[in-house]
Amino acid sequence: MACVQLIVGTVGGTAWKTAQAAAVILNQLGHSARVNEESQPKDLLNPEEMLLICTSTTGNGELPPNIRALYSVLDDEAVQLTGRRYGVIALGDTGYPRFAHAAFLLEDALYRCGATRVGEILRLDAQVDDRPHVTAAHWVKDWINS
Ligand SMILES: Cc1cc2nc3c(=O)[nH]c(=O)nc-3n(C[C@H](O)[C@H](O)[C@H](O)COP(=O)(O)O)c2cc1C
Repeated sequence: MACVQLIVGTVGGTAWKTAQAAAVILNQLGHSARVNEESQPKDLLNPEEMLLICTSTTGNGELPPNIRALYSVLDDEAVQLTGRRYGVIALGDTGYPRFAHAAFLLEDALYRCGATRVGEILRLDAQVDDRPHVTAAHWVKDWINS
């Protein structure tokens, strides 16, 4: 059974609700999942824990403020994450020029730190999906077995 930390980047709470729904399913399946919406660099230290990034994009392709501290250490490649497995849930809106760009930035930084992505990125477009928490709850069942 897996240990999963869902790291949330959110402004209005949609990504948080989405992460909560995914965590409920993971825990129902017997895994150990926790949602972290106040992530700090030290939260990356447990090598046994899979990371599931669940972030929206704000501004003009920017990271939500609550995930910027974590991104900063990843972007600086100040942490070694070789062999660490992670997934990405990317919330955005194709009505904006930089769709889900915050998730792209995090994915790129995780890759540069040596982490390995598991499964495909789940992209949730607010233009077409008004229940991203439901979509994510279905998706995570396959993701955890990837
Ligand atoms: C002020 C503002 C700026 C946004 N900028 C972007 C953007 O640049 N790219 C994008 O894909 N979505 C953008 N979005 C859409 C949000 O990412 C999307 O609505 C998301 O579901 C919000 O999740 P949250 O409530 O967790 O923050 C923006 C939304 C707002 C309100």
